[in-house]
Order: sequence, then structure tokens, then C-alpha cells
Amino acid sequence: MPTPLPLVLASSSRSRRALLDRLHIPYQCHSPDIDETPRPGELPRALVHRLALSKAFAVADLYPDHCIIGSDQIAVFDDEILGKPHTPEKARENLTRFSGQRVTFLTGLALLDTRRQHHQVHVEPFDVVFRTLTEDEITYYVAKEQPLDSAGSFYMEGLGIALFTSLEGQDPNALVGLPLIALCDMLRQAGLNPLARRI
Ligand SMILES: Nc1nc2c(ncn2[C@@H]2O[C@H](COP(=O)(O)OP(=O)(O)OP(=O)(O)O)[C@@H](O)[C@H]2O)c(=O)[nH]1
Repeated sequence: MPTPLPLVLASSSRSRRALLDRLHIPYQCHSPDIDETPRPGELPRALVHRLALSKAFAVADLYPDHCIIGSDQIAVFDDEILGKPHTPEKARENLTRFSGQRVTFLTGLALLDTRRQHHQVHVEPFDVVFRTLTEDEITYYVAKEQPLDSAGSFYMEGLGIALFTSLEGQDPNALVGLPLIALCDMLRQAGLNPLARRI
């Protein structure tokens, strides 16, 4: 079995760091500085696939013999691609649109092995069904939790849970920002089994 390579998380997301910490594998963090603008006519799955891989490649030159994780997440609603709200007004607008609706979140995940020049990519959908929300509830929630750096304008692991009728998908961690079940599979294929003793 080849020697497992050191791990890098190409992300500035504190939520992704918290998720990766759960695997108890040592890693370094390096924020990728890429342009996340969708290309003209780019389909949602193709966008998150491309951006997850682009984030990993963005730091590849700095880590020649490593496994690098990149990820990107968008919300898809009414055939529109939605990213982070960045402002309370936009967060309230998003949640008003989501009220009573089903919203699909796509999370792209890439694992780049820069020694073997090999990469794995996975796109994981996760659906959120929202309650019918009142304007007061939306205003209260956005002021209380300020979910401005989350693609969905909520924090599922926080008070955001009060917004939902149901959550539907393979791995709720994908909604927070990393599909950990799929990541563990990728890591095992790269020789980094989270359940194996490390020297
Ligand atoms: N804590 C939390 N974060 C969420 C949730 N939903 C989405 N996010 C975060 O929303 C962000 C989606 O934006 P991205 O463009 O994929 O990632 P980013 O935050 O720019 O970070 P990079 O990995 O550096 O690109 C990620 O940081 C996710 O972790 C949630 O329910 N809870």
C-alpha cells in the first residue's frame, strides 16, 4: 500500500474545516482564490464540478505531493443558480422565495492527488423542503443567525432547522458544505482510510 499523502483543504470555509475535523486526519488549509462566475449557459452540476476541481488545482503548485480537497456549493431554484446572499436583504429575499418550496443544493467535491496527477470528482444533490414562512419569521431568523456566507441563506445545523418541513438526501453534511460519506470513499481510494491507524 503506497504511503498516504498529506492532506490539504483548499477552502476558506470555517464550516468545511469543522466538517473535515470530524475525520481526525491531520490537514493544512489553504484558501483558493478563484473566479466562481458561471460560464455562459453553464449547467449547475457542471458549474460545481468545475469549481470544486478548480479550487483544488488553484493550490496544486504549492503542494506537489499531497491530496487536495476542493468543494463548491450552489442552490438551484426556478432554474436559477443562487450563491451566498452576502446581505440581510438578499437573505430575506431568498428565504421569501423558498417559502413553501423544495430547493435543491448541489455540492461539488474534488480530491486531487498531486503526486499521481489523479483526481476524483463527485456532485451530490441535497433537497430542502421549506415550511410556509411568514415575513416576521424570516426577518427574525435572518437577524438572529445572519446566514450571509451560506449558499442557502440559512445554517442547517443552527436555528435554520426551524425553517424546514424536511431534508432529503444521502448525507446532510453535503448541505453544510462537504459530503463526508463521499469524501471518506475518495480518501480510502487515495490510501487515506479515516478508520486506519496512522503512524
Ligand atoms: N454552517 C453552514 N454553512 C453552510 C450551510 N449551507 C452552506 N454553507 C456554506 O456556504 C458556503 C457555500 O459557498 P462556497 O462558494 O461553496 O464556499 P466558500 O464559503 O466560498 O468557501 P471556499 O471553499 O473557500 O470556496 C460554504 O462555505 C458552505 O459551508 C449550512 O447549512 N451551514
